[in-house]
Amino acid sequence: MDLPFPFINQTKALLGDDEYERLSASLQEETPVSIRVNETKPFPVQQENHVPWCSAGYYLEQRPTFTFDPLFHAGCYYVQEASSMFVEQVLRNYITEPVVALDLCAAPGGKSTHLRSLLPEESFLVANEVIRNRSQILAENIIKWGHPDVAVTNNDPADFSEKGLLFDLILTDVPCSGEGMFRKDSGAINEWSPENVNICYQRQRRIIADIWPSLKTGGVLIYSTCTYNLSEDEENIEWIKSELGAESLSIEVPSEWGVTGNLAGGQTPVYRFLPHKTKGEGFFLAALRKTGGEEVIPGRSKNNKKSKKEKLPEIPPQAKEWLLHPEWFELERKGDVVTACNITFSGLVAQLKQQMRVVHTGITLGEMKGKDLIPDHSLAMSNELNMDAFPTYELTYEHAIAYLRKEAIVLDASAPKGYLLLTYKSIPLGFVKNIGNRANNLYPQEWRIRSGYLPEEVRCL
Ligand SMILES: C[S@@+](CC[C@H](N)C(=O)[O-])C[C@H]1O[C@@H](n2cnc3c(N)ncnc32)[C@H](O)[C@@H]1O
Repeated sequence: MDLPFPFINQTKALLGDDEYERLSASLQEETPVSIRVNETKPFPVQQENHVPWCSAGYYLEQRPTFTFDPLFHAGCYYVQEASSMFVEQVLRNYITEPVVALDLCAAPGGKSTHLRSLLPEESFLVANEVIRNRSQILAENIIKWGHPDVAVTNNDPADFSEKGLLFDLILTDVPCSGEGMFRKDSGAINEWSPENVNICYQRQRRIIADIWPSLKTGGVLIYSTCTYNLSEDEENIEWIKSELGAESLSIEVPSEWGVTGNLAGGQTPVYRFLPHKTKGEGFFLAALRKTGGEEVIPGRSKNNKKSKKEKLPEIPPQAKEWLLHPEWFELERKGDVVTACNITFSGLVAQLKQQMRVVHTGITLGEMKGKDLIPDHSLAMSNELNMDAFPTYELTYEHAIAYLRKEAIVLDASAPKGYLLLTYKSIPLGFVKNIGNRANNLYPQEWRIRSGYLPEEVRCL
């Protein structure tokens, strides 16, 4: 691996020559593979080799062929680099009451799905991604994860304070120069330059300054990067503390985790993962509590009440029966699409829908076609799906892959006609409409497995 000279010099100055050599040697080793399981979709798999700082994180011996594992598509687990699972420690220590949280730089969704698993009950998560096509991937991963109390937005950081949105917790996993990704992604080496480090640290400050008014005073900011240098890490944390007004939050870390502290010589607690000391890629995190600076005045959604004369479009009564807790949800029909939103958060969701670019929120229950409501894939993936509302049909591995490729599949003659929920290892995979001689595949076209090839050896979890 040929690393740029300015990077070598900079990192030797940071770590010392000996430690730099150990870091450099570790970059020649294989990248560890790790997953985080979705504890709301339990599946039978032996889990050993725990990631020490993450209760649902596991190292795998071999890289499974994820694309050809139906349980991956069902949202049973997320393939996530182990070091970045350290976010969990901030939540366990500092977020114990219900919160409204924002993951500002969220795509593809590793930390958002993790946050969603960890937030106290009755919390809401806004997962935002500024780049439009990446926000679609984020929505796909959020939908597969199955928690209904999430909105996926596609906004610029400054939009949140402009619209008067306030959060108790903000995670900023900011775009960075990616020094910690050199082993995993050789493209990161080619993109690295001292000039890019400069551009990155300034962009990171702009992002934090833009979102700062949207953090409540007393609220928690988690700042993370996957890079080692001081400008994007410690120096930015000191800048946030002195310029914006924040105090550091410390996390107790057992020494055997091999986490490295502040390399700038200061007292501010920060947590750095170096691949020669921890089993994972390079990662940096600091947690702060807001003590000063501007706070927006919460905005309200404009009058959202429907006028009395307006006839509300009809929603078929069975739609509510598709949910496990229909009493928790408000149903809405917009055009032909019927969605469900947790009543507790309907004010916030209405405000988001009016003022932000919402890509997805709550549960999409289905789409009306004439008088028929066609169940949506978001419902199949949801933890709120009432499985008793649909006949289920268990697929073989080959059928599951054919379904995920969006091929037409033929079910047993005994399978009931109409909408069926397909399962694999008892986990919902999606819907079909069985018309007898074949079943119409309702899997989302844009999510289908595109590769026509099936590897000779398929390794599933
Ligand atoms: C490190 S990645 C996020 C990874 C994600 N948190 C996860 O765990 O899966 C940084 C994200 O910030 C987004 N981004 C790029 N420029 C940005 C900007 N100016 N403001 C906010 N986000 C930006 C990128 O598109 C990218 O998705």
